[in-house]
Amino acid sequence: MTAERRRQDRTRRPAPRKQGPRRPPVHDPARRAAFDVLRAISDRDAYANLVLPELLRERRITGRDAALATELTYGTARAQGLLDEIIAACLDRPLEKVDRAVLDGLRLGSYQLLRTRIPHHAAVASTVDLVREEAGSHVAGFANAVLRKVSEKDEQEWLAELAPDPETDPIGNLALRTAHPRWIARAFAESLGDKGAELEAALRADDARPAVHLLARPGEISAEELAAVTAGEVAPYSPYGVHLPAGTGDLTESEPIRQGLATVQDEGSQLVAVAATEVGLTGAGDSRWLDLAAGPGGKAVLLGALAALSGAELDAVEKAPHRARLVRRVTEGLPVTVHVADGRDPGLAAGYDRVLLDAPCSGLGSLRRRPEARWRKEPSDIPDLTRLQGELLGSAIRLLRTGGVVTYVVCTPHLAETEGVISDAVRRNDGVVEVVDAREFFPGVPDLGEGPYVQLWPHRHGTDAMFCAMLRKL
Ligand SMILES: C[S@@+](CC[C@H](N)C(=O)[O-])C[C@H]1O[C@@H](n2cnc3c(N)ncnc32)[C@H](O)[C@@H]1O
Repeated sequence: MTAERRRQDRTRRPAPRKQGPRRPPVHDPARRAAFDVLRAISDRDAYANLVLPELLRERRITGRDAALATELTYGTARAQGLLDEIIAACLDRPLEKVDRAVLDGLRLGSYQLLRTRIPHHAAVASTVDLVREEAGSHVAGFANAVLRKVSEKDEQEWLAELAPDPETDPIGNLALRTAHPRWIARAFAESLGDKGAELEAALRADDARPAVHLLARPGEISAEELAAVTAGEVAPYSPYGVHLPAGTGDLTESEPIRQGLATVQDEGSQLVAVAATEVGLTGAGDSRWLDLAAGPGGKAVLLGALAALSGAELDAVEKAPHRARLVRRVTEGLPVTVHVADGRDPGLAAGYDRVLLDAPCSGLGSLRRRPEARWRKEPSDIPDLTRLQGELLGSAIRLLRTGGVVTYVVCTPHLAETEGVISDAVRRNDGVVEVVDAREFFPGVPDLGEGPYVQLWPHRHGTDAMFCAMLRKL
């Protein structure tokens, strides 16, 4: 499937199945919606957070049904690997041999049995109905039998049976208990330097539904005013942040967002962008700023608004034309010029005072916001990413003036993408750059470790796991 096709698919609602039995009228809109989104995730690499809200709107599913559909979709997608291990233990054939639609039904049913208070008979009967509608009556008996087996034990009993021994394989044990792929749990452990209580806290925080964070656009509205009109709370660290409770629904229609006063943005993203504008420069000049990987524009909005307040101008570079269009749209009215270009050689004149490189990355730090993502990523994704990150960082350094600072940001704690990329760049640019202790530019943020880099964490800071390093050109 081409990237373009995949992109289009992600924005489309799940297509009705062309063959197979006709669907009877929908009696159970919440479960039907959850099932259809799970089908779109497995069949077409769709994103739950794009497909579900659209589908709820189209089918006019609201209130309790919408809440149930959201809980079932996100919960099932997030726990997929754990659910698959349990389902596999109830089968007399390999999991791969189970029809994909039936497997999605089994996942949805198992999630209800193991992680909700829905009565077992309702979870089993409703799932068997969905599987029958989708795949035919011949598989209803099979689905019923598997779900009955799943229901014989609760989650803890299944984990006691299936999880690796915590003494000999602590990472494997925690990975299964918190429904993470082992390689991701290992990446977290290596970054934290811990395989015990802190790793567990990090994985559990990564498995919980996050609060919604808003950015109060500087110069438009204060965080206090935004908190008052949204009934939210002023964020603990970002001067522009507001927190809304986890599970706050679709915000596109909310007044401050419609009026362009606020955008949805994780507090960690706000902190790194603010830090990039605060880090001390040496030598004269602080008016040319560059965002070298800007799409879809979240940080460019904040940088652009702060540039406007301080008399600076921002160039925003983005390789993908459709993402560059998004940057243009969200930064309208700000002193921002958008360039569709490859950041490795964008054709811009060097001499920037500040560069933010928010590099393409594995995104392991924002898995809690994208429920299906953890089961889709592969360790083999990392080498290509670190190569690109290193090349973009080399370009950022070339584009700086002497005394200027590049702020390197990735939304992942994976050491290859964080400290690995930075130490490689420092080695290649020996005598050209010096590392700045980034912690100083995160005032009031606790638990930042020994520096000089900053790694934010959901369990410590309530933010995505953003990494930030700063290099000054000598
Ligand atoms: C992590 S995202 C940036 C997020 C953005 N800063 C924000 O806050 O909304 C990385 C972006 O880099 C873009 N990108 C990938 N390769 C690039 C390249 N060689 N040059 C410029 N941009 C690139 C991707 O299309 C993506 O939009």
